[in-house]
Amino acid sequence: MDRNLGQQLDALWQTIESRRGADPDSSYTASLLAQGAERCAKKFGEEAVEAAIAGALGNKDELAAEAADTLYHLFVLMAAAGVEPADIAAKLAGRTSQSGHEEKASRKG
Ligand SMILES: N=c1c2ncn([C@@H]3O[C@H](COP(=O)(O)OP(=O)(O)OP(=O)(O)O)[C@@H](O)[C@H]3O)c2ncn1[C@@H]1O[C@H](COP(=O)(O)O)[C@@H](O)[C@H]1O
Repeated sequence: MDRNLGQQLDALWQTIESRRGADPDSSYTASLLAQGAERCAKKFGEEAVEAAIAGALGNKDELAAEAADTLYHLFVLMAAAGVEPADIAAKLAGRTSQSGHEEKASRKG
């Protein structure tokens, strides 16, 4: 993992949070947040599908670009829905002691 990616994601989250209540005409983030979580979720879904298609077709450059779009839109959705990066970190931390198969089985109850 590129060490800079964590710092870039942190800065991106701060930027998105700073756009709350900003002018939607000058900030794309503000325009999305003003439209609510449902609109943000739709944009996230679109970008995720575009990333999936790029990955399935083996287009590395396109996948990298769509992954960046997807991460941005995931963060906007999180901001709209009231979920913070720390909430994701807590979920990930809780999974480090078990395999992916075990984690999946534990979700089935
Ligand atoms: N990382 C991003 C980022 N990634 C993607 N996008 C935008 O997400 C949109 C998605 O692409 P689409 O083709 O779906 O766009 P579209 O059809 O114009 O969008 P819709 O009309 O459907 O909403 C594009 O307008 C991209 O510019 C982003 N917009 C902003 N950021 C970051 O957020 C910061 C703040 O941006 P503003 O809020 O605009 O100041 C920027 O400096 C960037 O760091």
